[in-house]
Amino acid sequence: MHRSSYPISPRPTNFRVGAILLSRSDSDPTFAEDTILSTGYTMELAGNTHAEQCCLANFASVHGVADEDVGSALPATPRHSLVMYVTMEPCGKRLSGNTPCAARLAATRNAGRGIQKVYFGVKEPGTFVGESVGCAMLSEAGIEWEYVSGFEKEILEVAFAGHENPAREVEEALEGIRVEREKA
Ligand SMILES: Nc1nc(=O)c(N)c(NC[C@H](O)[C@H](O)[C@H](O)COP(=O)(O)O)[nH]1
Ligand SMILES: [Zn+2]
Repeated sequence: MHRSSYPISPRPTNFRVGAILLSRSDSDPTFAEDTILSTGYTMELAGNTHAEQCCLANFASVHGVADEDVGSALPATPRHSLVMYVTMEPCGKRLSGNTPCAARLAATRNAGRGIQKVYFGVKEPGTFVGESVGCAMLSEAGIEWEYVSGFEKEILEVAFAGHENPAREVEEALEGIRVEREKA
């Protein structure tokens, strides 16, 4: 029951992001036993959709539940965790006013079930909403998060692809990351 997905060119009003949802054994240090549960990318599904939103919506539609009930369809396998990797920090606010992804991820948490950890490769640049609050929202929902460094340039080149001057925005964002690092 996959909803129609259609290739759409990148736009200047959001970022191009990718997400993947895994079930991970708690006793597998090499992550070799990871099971892919779903994937999603910005604008994959009709409407003004985000990568994490599509990843969850794809899982919901394959399991025949409404998007908002995806938490009930997620597996609760003993000694396994549900982990999402997203190229960019899940949004905590969206200029469109649509439900932010951090809120969607938080909504999967119920009685100890749901998504336990999110990894991402860049914090959200300040382009649209300034200081990002996605991580704070994840922490508040009891979802761990971790920044995986080293892929910033590749991630930002994809994220800014539909913008007016992607090269300049990538450079500015990388400079911002360098400044933050020096401050730390
Ligand atoms: N993590 C993440 N995944 C995405 O797929 C995506 N597009 C964004 N983008 C965050 C950015 O803050 C919003 O795209 C703007 O705030 C505009 O909001 P809309 O996207 O129009 O709701 N962030
Ligand atoms: Zn989002």
